[in-house]
Amino acid sequence: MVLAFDLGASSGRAVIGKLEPLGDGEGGVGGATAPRRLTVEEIHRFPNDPVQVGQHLHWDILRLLHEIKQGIVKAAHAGHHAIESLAIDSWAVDFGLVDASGQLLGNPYHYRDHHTEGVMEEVSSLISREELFASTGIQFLPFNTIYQLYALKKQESLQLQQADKLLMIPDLLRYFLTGLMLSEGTNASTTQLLNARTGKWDTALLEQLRVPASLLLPPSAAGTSAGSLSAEVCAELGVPAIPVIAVGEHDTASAVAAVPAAEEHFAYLSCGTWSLLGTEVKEPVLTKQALDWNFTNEGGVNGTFRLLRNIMGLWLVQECKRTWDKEGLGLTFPQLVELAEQAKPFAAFIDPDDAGFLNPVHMPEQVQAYCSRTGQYVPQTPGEIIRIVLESLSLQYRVVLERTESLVGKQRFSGLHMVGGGINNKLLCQFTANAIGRPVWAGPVEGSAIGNLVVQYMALGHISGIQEARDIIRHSFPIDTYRPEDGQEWEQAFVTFQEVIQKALF
Ligand SMILES: C[C@H](O)[C@H](O)[C@@H](O)C(=O)CO
Repeated sequence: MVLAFDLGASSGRAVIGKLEPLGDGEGGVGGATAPRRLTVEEIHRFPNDPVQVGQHLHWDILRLLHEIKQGIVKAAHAGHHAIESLAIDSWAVDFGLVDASGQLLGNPYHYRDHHTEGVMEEVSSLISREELFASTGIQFLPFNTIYQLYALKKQESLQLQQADKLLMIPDLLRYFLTGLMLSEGTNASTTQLLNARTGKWDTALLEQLRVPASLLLPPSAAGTSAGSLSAEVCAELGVPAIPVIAVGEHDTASAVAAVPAAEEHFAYLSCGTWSLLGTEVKEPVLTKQALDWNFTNEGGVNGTFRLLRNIMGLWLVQECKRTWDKEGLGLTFPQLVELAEQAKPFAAFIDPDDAGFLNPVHMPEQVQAYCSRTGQYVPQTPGEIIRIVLESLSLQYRVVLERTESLVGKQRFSGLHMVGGGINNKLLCQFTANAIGRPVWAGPVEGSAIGNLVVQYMALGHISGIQEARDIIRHSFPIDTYRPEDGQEWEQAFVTFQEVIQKALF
């Protein structure tokens, strides 16, 4: 039995995984060993609410540590077998700074905080986008670690001056549990400071930014053993020294590990607060086209690369709901989806990746403003707004899927695997199949947590490799298939969608 902590942008969970032999006659998978399935049990769920301090947005990192400890206690005392190992995965790019005595110097910034505004452009005047992409292969997003660090540099941040080491969120929480500092590679790749070909920090780049390379620990591969719970933590929680593994700690890396693909050439969409759509490749794609389309080559498990693009995702819906809740509307997500289903199709379109949607004050008004400035019908009701968001998201998925295909230059993907909490939104899954004109295979829901679990089992030697892991997942969790409908309407919608985006750009 192993224990996974998956920290998402809105909530965290502790999940216990068990590999069980399958009874006679049950399909299942098993190389040398008897057929098995993976069962999961969520034993602790907790909110992950960022905290506003004055002008700035921070993660409540000590609260997250407290919740992780609650999860360990619950797992240890839940009368299960001994916990063989545990691991943590979380969102990317954010970090904590610790001083030479190992003390955390302050609460990490939230990547949606405004302190990085304008910094990406400033860094591009120092280092060209071409140069930076040729080295790191990472997409240009204003909150990438490189821009957060440069913003601190510009502010002459005391924290940065006193810092001895930079630890990404899972690195930091793992350090609090084990007392051991280790930098995990998949998350390190999201900093836009790591050379994609060598897998080493780009020291020349750090010098240009006047950021000391000594801040960064050499990255370790996903699956590396990372010590065990420290004596202090064991004493505090009354638990044994459970081994800790550095899995694919970037939650998207774990989600991609959990994609139940039977074939080597597959396309995935990890669907949660963010939508991450792409494929898995052996070598980074550092072409001018990949740069122009702002694709990224984030590190994957097993030395692979995740060639993907960030799409704004269900953050758009989450923020509409948060705003309407504040205004007392109190509609649940299922109610919002139902209203969207009843709304008029293709009333208007938005570019979900327009910068205005990253962290607006009032998301519904931001959607209305986009429709108004592009001369389209301006939605009035929550149903109309959410429908426009979901239709536009799924059409953007088509754009990114076709660009992924063109970048890898292999045969057409036969369909799209969707994983993550977003697949609970069945309307979005169906819209996505309609928009791409191919089947969508939706499942598992807990993509990141399950990817975390199987990489632990691979590190423990219980699963022989990623393909066996994916086969076990395919036989252990429900996968719903959505077949494309209304092909002509969606084809026409795709044309209009692209026209709207072009118009908005100029
Ligand atoms: C910034 C986002 O967190 C990141 O790009 C995304 O991949 C992620 O981590 C989603 O949870």
